[in-house]
Amino acid sequence: MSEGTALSTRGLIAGYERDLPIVRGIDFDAKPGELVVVLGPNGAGKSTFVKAIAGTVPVFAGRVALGNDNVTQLPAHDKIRRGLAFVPQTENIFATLTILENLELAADILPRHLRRQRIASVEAMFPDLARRPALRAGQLSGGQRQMLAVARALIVDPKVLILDEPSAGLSPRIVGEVFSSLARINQSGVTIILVEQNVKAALAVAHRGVVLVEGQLRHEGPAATLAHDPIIAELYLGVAPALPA
Ligand SMILES: Nc1ncnc2c1ncn2[C@@H]1O[C@H](COP(=O)(O)OP(=O)(O)OP(=O)(O)O)[C@@H](O)[C@H]1O
Repeated sequence: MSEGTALSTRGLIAGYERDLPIVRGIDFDAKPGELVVVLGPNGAGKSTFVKAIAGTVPVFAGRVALGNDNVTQLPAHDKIRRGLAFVPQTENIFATLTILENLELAADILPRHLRRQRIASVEAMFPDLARRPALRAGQLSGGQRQMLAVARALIVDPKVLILDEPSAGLSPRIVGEVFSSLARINQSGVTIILVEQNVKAALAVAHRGVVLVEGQLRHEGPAATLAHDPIIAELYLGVAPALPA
């Protein structure tokens, strides 16, 4: 695939029924170290797009590359082993298990001799979680649960981390905390692809944004530019873009 991309898709067609694809031919690139936000109105296919990349929704045509490797048809767990981590929007932690058990289960995918060390390095990144290893995950607040889900994804030391609406249902202050953590993780070298409805907050931490509409990539640009782009207001608020004077 293209030189210098951490993750790319070409002509990606995916969905739940072969004759009614939801993702309809998406070419997408994330460069190493980038934080890219995937925007678009409800039902645009954002979740389906990232699930197809992660391997939890069938890909009917096109390709997904992790670096230069074609990973299109690999099962989700093989993608994780190769460094493509995914935090789904729901059911991303085990509420009845403790914080430590949640991390241990995520580490099961690694060779045995690496597990302790990876759990320790993730605990070092999330001191709030590390302080209470025996607490049941179900007792955590919404924001802390999201951070546990992110911590679980980071266990494999991924090159690329994909998150599907990590801010869903969180208060604005907690959204700020979650996004600051994502920015820190990104600064440590992890490429991040973030699906978000929380446009303003996401563009504030992203380098670049892409806009999906009806399963196609219709618009993209630097985050700072997109934040003021009338197309965003049009898509989300139904406001017609201002005509040039
Ligand atoms: N499991 C499923 N089976 C069949 N169709 C589905 C399934 N999940 C989603 N869809 C359909 O796929 C389309 C795109 O949904 P998707 O969740 O990917 O969009 P989205 O852009 O993430 O929307 P939202 O912002 O509302 O989460 C919708 O028409 C939805 O009904």
